[in-house]
Amino acid sequence: MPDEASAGDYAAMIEDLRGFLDRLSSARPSPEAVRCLREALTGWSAELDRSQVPEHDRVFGRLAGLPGRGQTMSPRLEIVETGPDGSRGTVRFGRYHLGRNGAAHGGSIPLVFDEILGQVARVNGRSLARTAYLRVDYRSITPIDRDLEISARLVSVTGRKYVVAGELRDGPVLCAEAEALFVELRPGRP
Ligand SMILES: CCCCCCCCCC(=O)SCCNC(=O)CCNC(=O)[C@H](O)C(C)(C)COP(=O)(O)OP(=O)(O)OC[C@H]1O[C@@H](n2cnc3c(N)ncnc32)[C@H](O)[C@@H]1OP(=O)(O)O
Repeated sequence: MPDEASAGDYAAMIEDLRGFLDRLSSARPSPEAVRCLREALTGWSAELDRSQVPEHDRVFGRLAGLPGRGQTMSPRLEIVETGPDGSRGTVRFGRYHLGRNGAAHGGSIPLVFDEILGQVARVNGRSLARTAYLRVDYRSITPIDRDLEISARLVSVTGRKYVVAGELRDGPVLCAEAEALFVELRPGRP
């Protein structure tokens, strides 16, 4: 993990990256802008090639306490309350997560449910648990570009099995609900 000072910079860089992806996905850049952008990206890829590390040394997605643990794969999830019975927070689907006609892409919604439901299973589990199934029901379109409420609650624990349910709401409107089974890994399983 980075030291305290660089962790702050890293966190801010992740927020910048989210903002960049939102802007990129809703832009119609000029050919000249595309060429410049490509040049900059190629330069940065070469720079990052020099600091590639094995999985257990990565920083991306491993900064507990930051929205989305400091990764940009899933929409920005901020947990505001967590406990053994469940957790709740806010999530914001950016322009990057747009599907069509103002609605978030259906594939981006399970990403955020897996994250929050998985954290509830993890709080309760003695060791790492993996998602065995994740069912999502889309009840209403999920709007982008505003904070939505998301919650997860532990439904049952049976041996190594944790069933967790979740809801995604835009005020009074239920956008989607989910149910997942997490199975605690047997000792020695990757
Ligand atoms: C701070 C960090 C927070 C991170 C949060 C993010 C969390 C993200 C979690 C993930 O996304 S993990 C990645 C996606 N998931 C996988 O890659 C899992 C792939 N599947 C497996 O590895 C195994 O199938 C699994 C570990 C889920 C289960 O294998 P096991 O050999 O340990 O269990 P087994 O097959 O014996 O099943 C155990 C019980 O679960 C039940 N089960 C397993 N899969 C099921 C299923 N799909 N549906 C219903 N029941 C299922 C199974 O019937 C059985 O029930 P009983 O004990 O009552 O007999």
